[in-house]
Amino acid sequence: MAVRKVPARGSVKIVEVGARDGLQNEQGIVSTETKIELIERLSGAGLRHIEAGSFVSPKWVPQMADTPQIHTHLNRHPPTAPVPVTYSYLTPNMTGLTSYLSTPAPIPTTTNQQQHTSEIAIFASASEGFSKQNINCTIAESLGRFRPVVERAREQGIPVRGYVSMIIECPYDGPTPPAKVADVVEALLKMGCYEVSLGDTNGVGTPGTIGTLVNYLIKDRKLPAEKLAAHFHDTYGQAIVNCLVALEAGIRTFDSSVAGLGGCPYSKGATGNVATEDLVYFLEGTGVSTNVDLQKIVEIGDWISGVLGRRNDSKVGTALMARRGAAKL
Ligand SMILES: CC(C)(COP(=O)([O-])OP(=O)([O-])OC[C@H]1O[C@@H](n2cnc3c(N)ncnc32)[C@H](O)[C@@H]1OP(=O)([O-])[O-])[C@@H](O)C(=O)NCCC(=O)NCCSC(=O)C[C@@](C)(O)CC(=O)[O-]
Repeated sequence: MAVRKVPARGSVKIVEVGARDGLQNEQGIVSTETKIELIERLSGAGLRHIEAGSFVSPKWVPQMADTPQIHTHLNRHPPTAPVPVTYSYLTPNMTGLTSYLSTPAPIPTTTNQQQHTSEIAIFASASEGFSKQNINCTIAESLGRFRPVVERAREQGIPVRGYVSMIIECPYDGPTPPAKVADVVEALLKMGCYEVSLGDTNGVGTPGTIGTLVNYLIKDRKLPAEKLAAHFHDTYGQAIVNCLVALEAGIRTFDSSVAGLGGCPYSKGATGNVATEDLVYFLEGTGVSTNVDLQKIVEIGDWISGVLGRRNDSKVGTALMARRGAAKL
């Protein structure tokens, strides 16, 4: 049987979103200490890009209300991680950006601490229905709100990432036309986002639909693959194979969530992102280096699932923990 091989060109970037996309959907409030421990353990496992919270309305997403404290803590306590870390925060408007900017600046690092940086992310939708539900405005209005946020951030030298949600299908509007996704991605890149993450928010995409979309974006609309990221939820169990399709199309940035934590408060039934453990196992097994310590991620996934009292949604995490348990018998 012929073995399918993906050429490992360049390095792969993993954006760990468990502390934001993962925890925003938890029913009970997760303590600030737990969130900080999660973030610090993730950086200790080699993850260099960690989404740490959202400067959004606490009335809309109460779970993220302590983001200012988390941002302050991370600025005051640089990680003793093996690599420099970039923390990112969602900021939907100027209120969010002002709050982000009012956090005390990072303190200088000591010799055993890594220099870290932070950045912001704006989040748009390719469907009007989700835009209304998620950020209470139309797509056009959202782009109008993001423009001054990006301008101000860039004036201050803060990189801005973009998201586009509901790239395949929206629970409110039905299938999303690929041209609509391309229009919003283009608008965000033109505005100044250095990268745009493609959100299959409810995880309905398949290799067929994701493949059609990413090829349309890259080949037909000439959007640069190096400025696109894959943000695939695993609701229908398609996330890993969709990551393979994205990798083959030239995308090199993948968002993932330890233990597959998460969902979206405004997309009923959506489960978490592809689990970081599953993504790392898949990439390394495909010959793509991640520089992430799989064993440590598996332990973190097991730990946070226990703390939250939820099922570990990583297949790799569950398998490796079971193997470890069996070895102890
Ligand atoms: C965008 C808004 C604020 C608009 O909400 P709004 O009600 O239209 O906003 P407003 O400007 O009219 O303000 C209403 C109140 O909110 C306050 N407010 C206003 N802005 C902020 C802010 N930044 N931080 C804190 N407070 C804020 C503001 O001060 C005011 O307070 P009040 O006078 O009533 O006391 C709201 O809809 C919101 O916060 N939505 C949260 C959306 C969210 O976090 N969704 C989950 C993340 S997106 C996602 O998961 C998808 C993604 C990214 O993962 C990709 C994928 O999977 O596809």
